[in-house]
Amino acid sequence: MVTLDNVCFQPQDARHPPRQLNFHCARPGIVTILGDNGSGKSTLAQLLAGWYPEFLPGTLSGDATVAGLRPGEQPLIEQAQRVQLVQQSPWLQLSGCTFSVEEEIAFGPENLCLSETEILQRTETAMLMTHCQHLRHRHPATLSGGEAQRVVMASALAMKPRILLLDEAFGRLSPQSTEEILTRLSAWAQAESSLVIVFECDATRTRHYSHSLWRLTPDALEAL
Ligand SMILES: Nc1ncnc2c1ncn2[C@@H]1O[C@H](COP(=O)(O)OP(=O)(O)OP(=O)(O)O)[C@@H](O)[C@H]1O
Repeated sequence: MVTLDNVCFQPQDARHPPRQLNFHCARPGIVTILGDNGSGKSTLAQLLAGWYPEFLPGTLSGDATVAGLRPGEQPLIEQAQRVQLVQQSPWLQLSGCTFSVEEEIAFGPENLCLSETEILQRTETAMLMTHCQHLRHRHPATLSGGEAQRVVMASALAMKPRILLLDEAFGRLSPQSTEEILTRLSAWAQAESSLVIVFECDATRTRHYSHSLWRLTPDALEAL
């Protein structure tokens, strides 16, 4: 599902000397990539999410494949069904054009022109997985940070991505909520043959759920 062979990405605002990344993952489930603050986790997550070069300018070399696509070869909008990224701040990701949580989660599937039944089913399943059912009639702007984080995760899941990237996406959730969601994500990834890549500073919360752990260092991406 994700292959990085000698991949070197230098963003326009590069803060580190170039490094080559090698990473292979074809197995469904959860993988955790660890890294200190400023180590480049978000940049790597955005690269895998297809932001390069439109929203992530820089230079890319080596051989990268993400859900069958090479970064930079297709517009971001066409990758939405394959790869979804949930970022640290949910406020950056709410659409700002819906009036309820339910509408917010259905927004992506509606843009895929799916049938109403399919949209409803995806919305319900995503709400169930992220424990958002009780929020369905709330206006997204009134949500707490943790509630907004769950809604953004639900919106990503409703797109049924092959690869779900979670960039420090549990920061606003309690340890118990984090465990509940990781348990459901793990089962979802197996059932859908999908890959969840979790980017975190430490492995405390995700180690138990991950089939492999990696660390982003100044020189490489190392398997732990
Ligand atoms: N491969 C790279 N080569 C050079 N500079 C990089 C690379 N990746 C990221 N950077 C730069 O390093 C800085 C930090 O990157 P980024 O925000 O991705 O780190 P992070 O690990 O997500 O940090 P935090 O945990 O604090 O959110 C940014 O200015 C980014 O442009």
